[in-house]
Amino acid sequence: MGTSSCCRGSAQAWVAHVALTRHRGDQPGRGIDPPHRSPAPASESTGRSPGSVGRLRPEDKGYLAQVGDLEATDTRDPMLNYGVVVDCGSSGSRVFVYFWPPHNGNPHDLLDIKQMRDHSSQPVVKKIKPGISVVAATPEQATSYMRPLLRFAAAHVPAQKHKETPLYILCTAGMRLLPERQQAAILEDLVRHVPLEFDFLFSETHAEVISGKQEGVYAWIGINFVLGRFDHPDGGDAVVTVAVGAQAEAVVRKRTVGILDMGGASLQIAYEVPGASTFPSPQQEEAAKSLLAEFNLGCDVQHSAHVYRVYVSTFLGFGGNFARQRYEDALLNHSQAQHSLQGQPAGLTADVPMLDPCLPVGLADTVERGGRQLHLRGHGAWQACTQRLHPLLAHPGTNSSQASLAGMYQAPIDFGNSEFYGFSEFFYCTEDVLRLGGRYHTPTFARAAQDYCSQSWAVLTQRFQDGLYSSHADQHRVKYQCFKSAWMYQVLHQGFHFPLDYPSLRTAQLVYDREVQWTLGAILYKTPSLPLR
Ligand SMILES: Nc1nc2c(ncn2[C@@H]2O[C@H](COP(=O)(O)OP(=O)(O)OP(=O)(O)O)[C@@H](O)[C@H]2O)c(=O)[nH]1
Repeated sequence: MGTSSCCRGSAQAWVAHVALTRHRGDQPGRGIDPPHRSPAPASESTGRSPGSVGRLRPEDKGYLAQVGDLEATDTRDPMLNYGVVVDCGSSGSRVFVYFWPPHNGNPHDLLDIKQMRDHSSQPVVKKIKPGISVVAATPEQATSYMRPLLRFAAAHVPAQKHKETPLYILCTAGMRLLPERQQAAILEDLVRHVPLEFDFLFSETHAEVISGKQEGVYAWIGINFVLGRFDHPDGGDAVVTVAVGAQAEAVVRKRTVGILDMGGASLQIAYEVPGASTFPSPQQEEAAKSLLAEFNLGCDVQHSAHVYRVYVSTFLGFGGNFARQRYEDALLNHSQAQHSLQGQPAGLTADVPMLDPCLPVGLADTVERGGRQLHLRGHGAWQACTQRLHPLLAHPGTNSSQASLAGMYQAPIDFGNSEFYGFSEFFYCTEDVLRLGGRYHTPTFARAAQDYCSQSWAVLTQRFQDGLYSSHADQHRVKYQCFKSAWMYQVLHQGFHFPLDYPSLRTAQLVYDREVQWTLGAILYKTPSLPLR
């Protein structure tokens, strides 16, 4: 992050004052051109491969600064601070190591937090599968599960810095789905045993199951920080007029970007709501307020120039893998209902499988739940698949506390003056096999997704074996790509009502060559004053 006139007239740094107000109900590619902080208009760049999507342009003013970003982190520099965040997701856990130089004391400069790079200039990140909920029944193994990630981080952060390096272990939807007793037992094992083996700054409050709302806000802070959207506008920046804060004075500032983040189990959307909203009833107003997070990123609480009001909504059960499970449950129930009516419906034996439009042509799959089996055979019909998924937007499952995407209050989005980034499944679904990561163009995506579904499984397997897909694509991706692309499409257009011709959505994983994950927003939020001590 470069300099910015974020704060004026205060001796404190911007990030020291992140204060997230949690309302009642509380419980980020490869892809983006580098600076100078103004990404090319959406129509300019469409990435086709992880490497090509985030190009450096020497003509950019910030080129040299960005090259610095890609260098190996100088671990001999005693002034650098480090922070470690473990993201425990439903499908796996990953550790990210961040670092930042001391704040220079200039109130106009942002704190410069970056992802650490190793001797080969590779980002310091390690991922393991499956998710931490694998130890739900044996919580005493939680620390063993975590050990490879922590050892990896410990090997990268200079030993003399461990004691002052905060470690956060933050769990998302996979853990949220476990009973509280199991969540507590896992966290307790970590809190008790991690400090015995590792010297990181780590205490009870550093291991938690974060709410979907927090996850959404962290993702929103992370991407807007990387894009420099908290800076004051220069000529040429897209701006919005905002009325927030106690005085509700209108300010003109840089337009922030919204985020769509679909994990394995949950889905988040977050975007700034610049104007005051009106509601038809006090009840609706109350419900809507629980979906608004207001926080001050300014230099002091009196400063309202950097008060942000962000709509953030989370949907447990709407992540790509969980949605597939809910879909399969529906197929099983359907098959059972047919059974009682007809005697021998399709799906009970491998000889007479049930046809699944959401699997590629000819792929045979068997679903097992509670002793019941359902034999499926793909017939790759993308349109039919999207139609089948439509009811899943409304019915989150048997747990009534889970939100339905269909009935949820959604703050208005100005589709004519907004920009969105889609992370995780939004990126993987568009990039891994379709190679359409970057600018999202509905007809191109729909055509490619449809083509993929209608291919025979034998052809897709061959392509996978020939290494034609992204190096990140695994067999699971190849198998469920048809389903996931249809689900992503439905969530975006039917669930969140993005117009089919919306021009300003990008899917991304790296932005300015930084992996943008919600973990970046979390470290920004959680280490407010540490570097200034
Ligand atoms: N291509 C690719 N796929 C990934 C990567 N990381 C995870 N996936 C897959 O994407 C799906 C969603 O994973 P994530 O986005 O990591 O979600 P999660 O954190 O496990 O899920 P939540 O707990 O809901 O947040 C899973 O099926 C993963 O196997 C990655 O780096 N590249």
